[in-house]
Amino acid sequence: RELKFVTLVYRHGDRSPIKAYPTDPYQESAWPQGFGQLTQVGMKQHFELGQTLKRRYKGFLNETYDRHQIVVRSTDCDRTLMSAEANLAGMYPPNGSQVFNPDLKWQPIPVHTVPLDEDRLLTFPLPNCPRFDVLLNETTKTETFLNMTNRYKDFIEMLRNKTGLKDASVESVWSVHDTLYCEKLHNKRPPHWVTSDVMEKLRKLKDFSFQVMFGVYKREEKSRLQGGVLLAQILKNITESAVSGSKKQMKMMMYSAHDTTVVALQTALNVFSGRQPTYASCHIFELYKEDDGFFSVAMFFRNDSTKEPYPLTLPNCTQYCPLQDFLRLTNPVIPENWEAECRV
Ligand SMILES: CCCNC(=O)[C@H](O)[C@@H](O)C(=O)O
Repeated sequence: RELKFVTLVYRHGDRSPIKAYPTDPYQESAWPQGFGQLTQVGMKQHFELGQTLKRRYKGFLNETYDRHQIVVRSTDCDRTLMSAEANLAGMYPPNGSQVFNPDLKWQPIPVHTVPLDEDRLLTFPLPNCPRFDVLLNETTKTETFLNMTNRYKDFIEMLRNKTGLKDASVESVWSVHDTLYCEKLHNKRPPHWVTSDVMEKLRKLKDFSFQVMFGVYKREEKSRLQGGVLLAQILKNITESAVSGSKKQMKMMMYSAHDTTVVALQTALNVFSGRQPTYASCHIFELYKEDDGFFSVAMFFRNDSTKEPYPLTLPNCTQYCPLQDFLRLTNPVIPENWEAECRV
């Protein structure tokens, strides 16, 4: 089999918290660049991912940057734009004729984007979809959701009390975990009430909020309105690559995005682990031309920089899934008319 086309969807690197809870001793001024910003840890994570991708695709991609081979698109967020830049710095250090400044082992590579409020491809959950809001509301009435709310009722009450958050709920608890997780990673001592047991409960609730956002209840219909929109674009690029015979064709499409992007996509593919994707985790689609001339799609997920990306298999298919089967099996989550399907 011969590799023909690669699509990458990754989460940005380590960042400062998106916000602080009211009683948090660390407010925005505690962070060098303020809230929601890529840290130097995050820059290094993506630089390393870029170097790993360079090695993985040695012989497929040119050693030197070729604008015909790779296109990069990011959400319009500092942390995702900067993650893509750090990633590309690891992937394409200039050599020879591409060096424009002998004192600088870096060259500019374009990262495309669209304004956040116009982004209908990478920013999840996609907004302005009333039917999705109905499905989310119905989800909160399911036994699974009510059981979780019940089981953690007292815990959430404690959180409300300690954090000063008026609206602490199963949906909002991800934010408290996120803030405490970022502070811990950056050696900021947590308040006494933040025990490892509290962190573990917060993590479970945070992961649950990702699961219910795109799945748990009516996964397929939610995915048609969410992750299936991105999957449709990815499969369009893959199919175009399969049918085009041109040599000058694009070889890699790189998307720089968020945890919710990866979760929405993987839930649509029904391969989501249920755990929040780690910083700089990367979902990989590889299109191969088989010896018999037909095409297959293989998927991998890298969410641990100390290990090789592990294979993800589309349910009811094989690791190297024939393209026609991949399209047939994913068709139920591909919207025919997103606006119409969003209408209530
Ligand atoms: C409301 C804040 C939403 N969170 C984000 O944008 C983060 O980038 C989050 O998606 C992440 O991947 O950390």
